[in-house]
Amino acid sequence: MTAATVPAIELRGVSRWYGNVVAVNDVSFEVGPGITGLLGPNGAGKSTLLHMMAGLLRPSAGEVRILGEPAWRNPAIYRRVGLVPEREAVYGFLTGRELVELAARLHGLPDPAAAAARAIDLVEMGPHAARQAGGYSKGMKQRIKIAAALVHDPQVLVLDEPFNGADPRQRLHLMDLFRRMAAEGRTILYSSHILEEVERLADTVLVIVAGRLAASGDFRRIRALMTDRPHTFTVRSSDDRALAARLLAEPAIRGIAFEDGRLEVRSAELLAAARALPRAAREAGVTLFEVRPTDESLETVFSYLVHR
Ligand SMILES: Nc1ncnc2c1ncn2[C@@H]1O[C@H](COP(=O)(O)OP(=O)(O)OP(=O)(O)O)[C@@H](O)[C@H]1O
Repeated sequence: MTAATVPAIELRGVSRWYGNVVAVNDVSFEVGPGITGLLGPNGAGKSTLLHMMAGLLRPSAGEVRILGEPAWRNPAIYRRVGLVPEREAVYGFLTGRELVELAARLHGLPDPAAAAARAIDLVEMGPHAARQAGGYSKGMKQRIKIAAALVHDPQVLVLDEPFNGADPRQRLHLMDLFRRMAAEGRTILYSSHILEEVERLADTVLVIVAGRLAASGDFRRIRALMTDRPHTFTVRSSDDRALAARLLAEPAIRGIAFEDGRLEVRSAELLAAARALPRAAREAGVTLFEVRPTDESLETVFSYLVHR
């Protein structure tokens, strides 16, 4: 295999258990350069997967390879991969620059100050680098953690829930940063439990549910799998019965029920229902007050992918 054909990240039959808990169950996939989203509900096994990729956690079975080499107990790989952990691994009493320099020293880099300056520039934290990290905003802490993970110029960057706690402006800034890093040819894999965060950024997506790979590939295809499925909505309107009568004529509507005095509408798929509901309301002369998905917990959506 030539260097060009070796996947940046490769998992083969990887499982990881903690005592009786199976956190990751026989997962195989390959990830190449660009931005990939690792999507899954809380507790799905995302952090466990990312820690195995960074060589910090040993797979109980199977193998994790980074740039063609085993990730576990392989110092050569630690130099080529960077992990941005989810928790706040930031000493508040150190300045941003000191934190990044500390990471540079841990990597044994010949010129820690120069490496830190370069990484800090990349995340545009230069103007704040002399301040104590304890006073940083969430987004700034996130950026300084990314700088620390980038200080040794790794080819592969894995980030655990990088958008958690960031406000919309900080999110845009981080997304911009990831795009620039991907444009430099890096492989970026980030986890999220929020569909929209993955939709806006990732070219490719891996969906993990209860430790298993539920779907992978092009985001649009997976989004369609997630949305083109039966949906139930709870509706409140100025006249639920008149609306229900009109909805019966809509082909996309599969079922109507009155549960606890509320109108429940079942549709063949999300988009069709999104169009049918306002149309029926208009035609019936009814005002819609609220349309709420009844079964829209992320777990429900993700489980659909697994049990389909
Ligand atoms: N050190 C541990 N000891 C025991 N069980 C663990 C440990 N770490 C994780 N788990 C369990 O493994 C499963 C997967 O956890 P993991 O943190 O990898 O999921 P996650 O998708 O990252 O979730 P979250 O988004 O909530 O962080 C969960 O059931 C979790 O409780």
